[in-house]
Amino acid sequence: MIRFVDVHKSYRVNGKDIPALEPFSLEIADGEVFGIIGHSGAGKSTLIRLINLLERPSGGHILIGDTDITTLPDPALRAARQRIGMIFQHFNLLSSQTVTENIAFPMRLAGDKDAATIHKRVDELLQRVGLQAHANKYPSQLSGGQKQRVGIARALANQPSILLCDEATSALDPQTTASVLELLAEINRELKLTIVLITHEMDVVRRVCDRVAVLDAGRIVEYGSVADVFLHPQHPTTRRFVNEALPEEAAGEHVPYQYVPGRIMRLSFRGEATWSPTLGRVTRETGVDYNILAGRIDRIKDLPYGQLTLAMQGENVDRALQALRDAGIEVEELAR
Ligand SMILES: Nc1ncnc2c1ncn2[C@@H]1O[C@H](COP(=O)(O)OP(=O)(O)OP(=O)(O)O)[C@@H](O)[C@H]1O
Repeated sequence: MIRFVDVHKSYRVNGKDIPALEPFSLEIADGEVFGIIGHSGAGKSTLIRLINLLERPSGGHILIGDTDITTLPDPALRAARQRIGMIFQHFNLLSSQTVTENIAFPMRLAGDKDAATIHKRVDELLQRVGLQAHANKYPSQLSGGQKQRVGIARALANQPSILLCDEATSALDPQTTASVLELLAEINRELKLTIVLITHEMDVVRRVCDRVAVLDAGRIVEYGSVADVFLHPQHPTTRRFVNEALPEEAAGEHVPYQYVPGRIMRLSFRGEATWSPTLGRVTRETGVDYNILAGRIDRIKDLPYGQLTLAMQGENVDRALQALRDAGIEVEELAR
């Protein structure tokens, strides 16, 4: 578990302390993929860099397991850092070293001297990230996606228990982003390590994260399971992020609700409920008419979900809504 307890962070600029993170407490569970989303300057990089103390907090404590890393003496901190891998938006590879040398670098830094051990480990890592054929190339001979795979292999070299991802897919095209996110999900599943990633894209959060915190101007304004935050965003910043991740028609933002007859409802289906014909059954049984105004079916990580915006009319709308709730469908009234 990573625990932030009453942590805050200011930067000293021209003799003045400028707050970057207001006091916050947060727990990240072992083995989860935790997303931190926010606009530029919100404090994401500061927050993620507190976890390996690349930035020191101005106050509060950061615990990894039972160890308060803010009080560790230097040698112990160096050892703790080796258990935390990090990948970066611009990959930060050594351009004069081959893929193999880049991946071996942290092992040598940690004091591994046995060439056979290093060779074996590099081979395993190349296989894990799918770069066996590129072992002797230099970073300039690789695509962005391949460079990030080298970054991931290098971050895993010392068998960390935590992987920090600083905007790891922001420099990549959508297809490459998808494949790198799939690799991160696989690493999380198979190696059971905790992943903390920062991003400004809700779609990245939706695809791989279990939980998410939304940062706005140095404050955590919302956090929870990705399904809850994505399907029922509360804070205006979160709503903007969610809507940016959706095609306009799916968000239903374009519908002039005041001109549509009936009660405007948003239904959210999660998991199995996504595939069952409950809406048809309930409206038939209650004699309620409905008109679909917007809708989508997708996945939040491994969870299928659907969201429909409907105009519902008829005497028994309340009864129909209750029957939908009884069937496990979440119902919100947007306008009437
Ligand atoms: N080394 C520093 N010295 C002074 N101010 C800093 C420093 N690093 C960050 N800041 C300030 O702290 C605030 C948060 O910055 P941070 O880089 O954590 O945000 P971010 O959400 O990661 O932004 P981006 O997405 O643009 O990287 C900003 O106002 C930034 O200007």
